[in-house]
Amino acid sequence: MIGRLNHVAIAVPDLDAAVAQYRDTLGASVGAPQDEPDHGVTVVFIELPNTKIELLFPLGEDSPINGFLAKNPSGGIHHICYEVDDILTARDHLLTKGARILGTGEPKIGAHGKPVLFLHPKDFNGTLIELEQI
Ligand SMILES: CC[C@@H](C(=O)O)C(=O)SCCNC(=O)CCNC(=O)[C@H](O)C(C)(C)COP(=O)(O)OP(=O)(O)OC[C@H]1O[C@@H](n2cnc3c(N)ncnc32)[C@H](O)[C@@H]1OP(=O)(O)O
Ligand SMILES: [Co+2]
Repeated sequence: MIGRLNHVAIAVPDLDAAVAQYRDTLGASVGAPQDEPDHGVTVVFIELPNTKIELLFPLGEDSPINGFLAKNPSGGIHHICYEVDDILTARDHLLTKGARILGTGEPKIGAHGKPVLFLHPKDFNGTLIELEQI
């Protein structure tokens, strides 16, 4: 059901410092910051030859990454995103397998303008999974 790895997201405590590090130290192709108020984050995408890195920084007091950064003040890998062809079929299959879909259970539009859903990390080996319909 899952396809390509779309991105690996890293929550960071200092977005400007992380951008400078990926651009100047690692020599990566770094995009512009994008506010995503529906998701409570500001994101910066880094294009790699085979996938993307999504730098995540909290946007607002209710950001879903505030708790993660409180527990991991230096930042850390926050989620991985797999592509799926049909997100509603994927969701319904996962529900039959007992997986928990986070939030309302309905897809939201993600940073690439495509529907996304999140799966509870406790159901997937301690890893928060995002599904993105391609
Ligand atoms: C920009 C849009 C989009 C895109 O297009 O790419 C994005 O990527 S948006 C990214 C941010 N959005 C989300 O993360 C939405 C989904 N997340 C959530 O609903 C919550 O963050 C959460 C996963 C339910 C966690 O909520 P929180 O309140 O922070 O923590 P809890 O106390 O409820 O956590 C329970 C349990 O899970 C552990 N945990 C939390 N976050 C992670 C994580 N990222 N990876 C692994 N494990 C995680 C947490 O430590 C708790 O464990 P215990 O302490 O053992 O109970
Ligand atoms: Co993401």
